[in-house]
Amino acid sequence: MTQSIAFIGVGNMARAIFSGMLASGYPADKIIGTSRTPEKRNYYHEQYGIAMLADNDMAVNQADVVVLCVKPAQMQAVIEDFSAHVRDDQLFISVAAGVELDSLAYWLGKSVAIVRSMPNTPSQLGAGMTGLIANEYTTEAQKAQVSELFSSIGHSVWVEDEVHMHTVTSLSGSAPAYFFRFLEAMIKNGKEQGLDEKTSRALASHAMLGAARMVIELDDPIAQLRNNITSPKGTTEQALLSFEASNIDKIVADAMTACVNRSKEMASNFSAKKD
Ligand SMILES: NC(=O)C1=CN([C@@H]2O[C@H](COP(=O)(O)OP(=O)(O)OC[C@H]3O[C@@H](n4cnc5c(N)ncnc54)[C@H](O)[C@@H]3O)[C@@H](O)[C@H]2O)C=CC1
Ligand SMILES: O=C(O)[C@@H]1CCC=N1
Repeated sequence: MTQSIAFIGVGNMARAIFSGMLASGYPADKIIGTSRTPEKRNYYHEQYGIAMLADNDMAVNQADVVVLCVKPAQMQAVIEDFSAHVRDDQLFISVAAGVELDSLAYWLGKSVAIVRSMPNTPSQLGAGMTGLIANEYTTEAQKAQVSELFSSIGHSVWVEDEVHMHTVTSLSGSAPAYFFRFLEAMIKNGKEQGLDEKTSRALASHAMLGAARMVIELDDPIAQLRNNITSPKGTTEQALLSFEASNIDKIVADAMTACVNRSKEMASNFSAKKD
């Protein structure tokens, strides 16, 4: 039987996940969302046909699977508010950056199955990539159920050690924003060179999509795919030399390290162990 799934805190990430699920055929009458704002409840109900409740307790009561989608700083208060209603047979999935399994378990206050996930917003198009790790109470059947849920909105990988969730965040959860930023810079330059925004956007974004598809669908090493474009004394070579002169590896490494460091800082700030 199709399980009832409650999304606690419907915002960008919850919407990305349930809209991807709906597009892949998950029944709307098995999805519940919560929001404290009446306008948002009306909007999501009308737009997506899912039940929208103000009350997290009520949503948790009705759900087999509870997806925790509030901001990391809100997670403790939100969980503790509904924790009296948690049942042993429920499965909890958190999407929050930097909130560890132990903290979630402590706030939930029961020996329940918990999966920590790090999805990304392309999930709304079925093109997501999600990193996953489960606690000791999660059965293989529940893990399979979680894999199935995330495969309905893209791809997923299980990691062995929770420490890798920081890296997953920097490689995947946050990464669409890096590529958006790169595209913004390309489009800005296309416009400075005289092309209109729409044409610049189409050219740059299709180049990005095509390049990503080549990496995913072909076995060739990425350096070879790059070399195939780079004619000696040609145009691409000049662009790449310019990237090297700006030390592109360091620019990217610094950004990813900053992301990982923030994820670690959040894990320590939001840890239940400090209580
Ligand atoms: N946006 C992204 O690309 C990604 C976000 N995440 C994680 O997803 C979580 C949510 O992020 P976003 O969706 O971007 O934030 P958001 O601010 O868009 O959504 C959070 C929602 O929770 C609601 N909320 C807060 N307290 C509530 C309560 N007591 N009851 C019901 N609803 C409540 C807020 O009104 C808001 O709509 C965060 O923990 C973040 O780390 C993870 C991966 C990617
Ligand atoms: O920026 C953030 O904290 C969240 C987690 C990954 C993407 N957005």
